[in-house]
Amino acid sequence: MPPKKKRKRAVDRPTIHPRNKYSDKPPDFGLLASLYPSFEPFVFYSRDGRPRIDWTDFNATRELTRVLLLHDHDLHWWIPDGQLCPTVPNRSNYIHWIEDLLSSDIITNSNSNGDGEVIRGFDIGTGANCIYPLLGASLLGWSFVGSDVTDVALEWAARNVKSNPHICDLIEIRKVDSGEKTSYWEETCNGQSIDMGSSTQVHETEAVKAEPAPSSSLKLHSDVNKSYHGPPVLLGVVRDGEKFDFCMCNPPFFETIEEAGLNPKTSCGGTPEEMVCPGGEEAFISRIIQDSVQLKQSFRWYTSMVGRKSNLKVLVSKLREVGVTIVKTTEFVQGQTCRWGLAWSFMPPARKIISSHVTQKNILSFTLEGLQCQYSAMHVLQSAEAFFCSAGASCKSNASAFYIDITTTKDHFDAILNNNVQNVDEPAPCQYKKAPSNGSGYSHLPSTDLSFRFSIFQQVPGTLLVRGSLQHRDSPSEGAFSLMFQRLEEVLKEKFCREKASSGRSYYNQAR
Ligand SMILES: C[S@@+](CC[C@H](N)C(=O)[O-])C[C@H]1O[C@@H](n2cnc3c(N)ncnc32)[C@H](O)[C@@H]1O
Repeated sequence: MPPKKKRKRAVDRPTIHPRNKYSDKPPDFGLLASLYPSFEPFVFYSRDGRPRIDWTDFNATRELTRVLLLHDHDLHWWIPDGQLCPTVPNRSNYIHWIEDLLSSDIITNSNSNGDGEVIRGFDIGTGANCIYPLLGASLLGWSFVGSDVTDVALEWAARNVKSNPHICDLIEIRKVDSGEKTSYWEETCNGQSIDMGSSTQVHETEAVKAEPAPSSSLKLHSDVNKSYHGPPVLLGVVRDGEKFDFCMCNPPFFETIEEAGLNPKTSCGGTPEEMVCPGGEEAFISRIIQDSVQLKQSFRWYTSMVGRKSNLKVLVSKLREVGVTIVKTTEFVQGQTCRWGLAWSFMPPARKIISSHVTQKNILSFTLEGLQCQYSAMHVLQSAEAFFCSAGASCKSNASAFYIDITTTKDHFDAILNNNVQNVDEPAPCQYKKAPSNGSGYSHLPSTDLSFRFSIFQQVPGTLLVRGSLQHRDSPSEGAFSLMFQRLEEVLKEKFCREKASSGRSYYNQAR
C-alpha cells in the first residue's frame, strides 16, 4: 500500500503575520498576572509550570483582551457580558494583511484622500468591541468609520473610542438603520451623540432595486445561493462622495444560533445579533460584493473575513462574474481554526501581471483583458478552435487542460491571412509584405506544415492569457506564425472583450 499522504498540520503553517506584535513572543500570562492584579485570579500554572488561563471562561478571555490592549497597545477597553470578545493577536493579523494590500503595487497606489497621509478604512459591523478601528488607529494611525446595527454595539463601540482620547478623533461610529431610513450617528470625544439626520441615500430595499438587472450576473448565483435580507451594509451607509482606502468585515458567520453552537474549548461570547444573519456569511459577503459593484472605486480594496473554505470558493466565483480587477485571498490560522481573508478591487491594475508578449519568437502570447462577464475561458477555447477549423486546419482540443493542438498547411494560412488583410488598416512591420499575387498575397508562407499549441490560462478574474507555442523551435515559419496569431488576437478581442481589439494592437510592438 502506498504510504498515506501526511496532512499538513496546523503547526507547520504560518500562524501569525511577521509584523504582528506577538509574532516573536506570545503573550506572557505570568508577566501580565504580576502586573495586573485584576488578571491574576484567572491565571493558573499547569504541571509543566507554564502559566495558563481557562479559555472556556468568558471573564478570563475578556480580562486577557483588556490587559493585552492596555499593556501592548495603550488602549482602554471593555465590553459587557456576553458580547463577542476578540483575541488580539488574531485580529491584528487581519489589520496587517490589509496593510500589505495597501502597500502592494498591484493596483493604483494613491491614497483615498489624495493627501498621501491618513489611510481611511470602513469596518462593517464593528461590534461593541470596536476592535479593528482601535487596533488600526493605534498601530498604524489609520482613521475609521465603524458601522453597526445594534444599540449595544453602537453604545459600547462609542464608549471604547471615547476611552482613548489619543485616537478618538480618528474613529467615527456610524449607525446603520435597519428601518426605512439610514441615519448617521456619531460619537464625539466629549461624549455628545450627534444625529446627522436622515440620509438621502436609498434604503436597503431601494438599493436592491437600483442595481442593474444582471448586476454583473450576481443574480445568476443568488438564484441558487443564499441572499441577504437585512439592514444596509455599504450602500445606504457610505455617504455620497465618500472615499475609503479599504473596508473590512468580520461578518456574522452563521445562519442560526444552533449552527454557531458553543465551542466547548473556548468562550469568546457572541450574541445572536453578532454571530447570526439569515443566509450566514455567504449571504452577508455577497451583499458586500453587490454593494461594491455599485460603489466601485469608492474603495481601493474591499475585504472580508470568511469562515468557511466552501464559502470562499463560492464568493471568489461571484467576484469573477462581476468584473473586479483583482481578487486576493489569504489564510488566517487561529489555533485550531482557520479563517480566510478575501479582498478585491475595481481599481486599475498598476502593473501587468504578465507582459502581454514574451520575447521568444516561437512562443507568442497576448492577454484578453476586460472579458465580458458572460464569457469564460471555455468560450474562448471554442472560438479559437472554430477560427482554425474554419480555415481547414486540423485541431485536437483538450478542454480540461484548455489547449488545442493545431496543424496548418500553406493553404490554411492563406485562408486565415486573407481574412486578415481585409481587416488590417495599417501594414504590420514584419517581413511579410502584401504581394501582388493571388491568395493571401503573402510571400514566405510556410512551405511545410506548421504545428503549434494554443493554450489559455486564467490570470485574474476577467483576464485570460492566451499563448501559442510552435512545436519546433527555430522554425523558419515564425513570421507567418506571428501574423496568424495577430489575426487571432483581433478576432478574440473583438468577440470577447469590452475594449475591442482596435484599441490595443500591441502585438506590432512585440519585443523580440
Ligand atoms: C461577528 S461580529 C464582529 C464584531 C467585531 N468586528 C469583531 O471582529 O469582533 C458582526 C457584527 O456585525 C454587526 N452587523 C450585522 N449586520 C450588520 C449590518 N448590516 N451593518 C453593520 N453591522 C452589522 C453585528 O451587530 C455584529 O456586531
